[in-house]
Amino acid sequence: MAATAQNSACDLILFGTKGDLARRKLLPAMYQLEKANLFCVDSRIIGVARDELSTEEYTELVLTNLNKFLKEPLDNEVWQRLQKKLTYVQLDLTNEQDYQKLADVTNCNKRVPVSYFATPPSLFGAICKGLASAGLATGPARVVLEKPIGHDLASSKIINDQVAEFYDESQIYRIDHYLGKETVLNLLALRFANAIFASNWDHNSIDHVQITVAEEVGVEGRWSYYDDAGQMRDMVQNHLLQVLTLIAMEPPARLDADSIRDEKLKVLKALRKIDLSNIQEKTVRGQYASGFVAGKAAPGYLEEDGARLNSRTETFVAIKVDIDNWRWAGVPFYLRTGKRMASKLSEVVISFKPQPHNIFHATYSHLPANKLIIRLQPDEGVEIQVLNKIPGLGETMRLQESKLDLSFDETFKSQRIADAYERLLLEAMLGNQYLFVRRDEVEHAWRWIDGILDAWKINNEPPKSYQAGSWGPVAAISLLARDDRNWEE
Ligand SMILES: NC(=O)C1=CN([C@@H]2O[C@H](COP(=O)(O)OP(=O)(O)OC[C@H]3O[C@@H](n4cnc5c(N)ncnc54)[C@H](OP(=O)(O)O)[C@@H]3O)[C@@H](O)[C@H]2O)C=CC1
Ligand SMILES: O=C1O[C@H](COP(=O)(O)O)[C@@H](O)[C@H](O)[C@H]1O
Repeated sequence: MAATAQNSACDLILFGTKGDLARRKLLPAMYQLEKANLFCVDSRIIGVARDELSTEEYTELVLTNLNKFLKEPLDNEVWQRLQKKLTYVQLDLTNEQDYQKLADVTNCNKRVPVSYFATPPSLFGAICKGLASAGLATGPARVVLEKPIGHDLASSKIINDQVAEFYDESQIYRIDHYLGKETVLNLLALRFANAIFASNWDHNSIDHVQITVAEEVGVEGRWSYYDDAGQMRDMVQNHLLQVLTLIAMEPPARLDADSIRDEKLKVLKALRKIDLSNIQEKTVRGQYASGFVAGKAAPGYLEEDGARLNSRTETFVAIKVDIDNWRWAGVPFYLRTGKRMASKLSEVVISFKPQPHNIFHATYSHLPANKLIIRLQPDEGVEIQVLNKIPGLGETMRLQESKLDLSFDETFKSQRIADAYERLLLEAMLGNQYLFVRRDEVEHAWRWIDGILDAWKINNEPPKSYQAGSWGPVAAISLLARDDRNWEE
């Protein structure tokens, strides 16, 4: 989507501006938007937290955080422009009267209020109420909600209802930062701009799909949040299911928010239920023990800072997902995600079916399948594995598996790959909802996830242990081995 500095001016109100997400991701994203001249000159950034700070002190704090978290040296000229946009407001989010302070520093006639909730979701209702009381919920006003929306279907409904009391769905932007990733967006381009894939994208051509989101990091000081959530709520309910829907959905009629979200929703509705009857066969949950990640000793989950003894929270999940519709009948989608795994790697592997007849049987009893590998991060790119003849004379035709490899780094050398939060902040300020998740998507995802969480609870089995720095518990290998398949390593 083309964007310019003439985008409509916004009062970007950043709740939780001193928190981890704001410091590590949101402030650097704002800096990059300023650098790219994508932040309208008349826009303002209003940082909100509980501490008494002057705008000067807040500005110093932002500078300190940018110096710490930017992945490049700070450009002073960009900083001078950005700092002019900053204002700080001290506010207790649970005190409705306090929100009047926001009415004093915003200007709805000149700028669209865009409120970003980088706070615990339990505060979303109170923030909406406060914003409405300050007159910041009407007209084009927007709210951007961080994930997770709730802990299960029931609690997500409560939060969504609280927000809906003050904001229409067209004003609500639910973040799933995976939708802002360049390579995740590229799934749309790959699938719908290339006839070669469009006509081979179903059970006739595809054998199975693997989605891996492996992280090297552990809980990163977020123990209390994470222990309550676990990898299922933290990663599968949102990021992995969103990637799955983009791979599995029918072609949307248009590239607009509701056309895309309607198709994603149909996939979520078609996910085969996992419950007590098939939980053992379809899922694996694990928890990391100590080990070595990238050559460094790593503690086990129960030895992390702030850990609670005997926690059974899962840090690894693998699931065999079936999609009960015409396109995907008989094509399993294998998902796996975990913390403290062997390396940071997010990728989608589409394994195609073998040829129906093998004319090379004299030398090859079995021809390896073609694969389309979409590397989401790091080393973003797309790779196709094909078989080629090895050049040379002789009676037998010798084959070799080779790659058609499109590395984003190589191909788009001069293009910097923007962080997901840069794109999402920009799209929220532009008023484009297509990269944000609609309420019914969130709730259908929870409905399906709740089935698994409930079955795990009733089953009451401890998570399977895996060594930090490995690819997860052995049971995850068995999940595929039972179907005569392997994880792509
Ligand atoms: N951190 C991450 O990597 C990710 C976080 N998220 C989500 O983003 C949100 C924020 O996460 P994170 O930054 O890690 O959390 P933090 O705990 O680091 O920050 C939360 C912020 O909320 C503010 N806050 C809490 N209660 C109040 C209150 N009563 N009044 C005013 N401010 C309050 C805190 O303000 P104060 O500074 O005044 O205490 C704090 O700055 C959560 O929903 C999380 O799930 C999503 C994806 C990744
Ligand atoms: O939302 C979250 O995502 C990160 C992983 O994001 P990535 O962009 O680095 O792949 C995860 O570490 C965190 O626990 C989770 O809350």
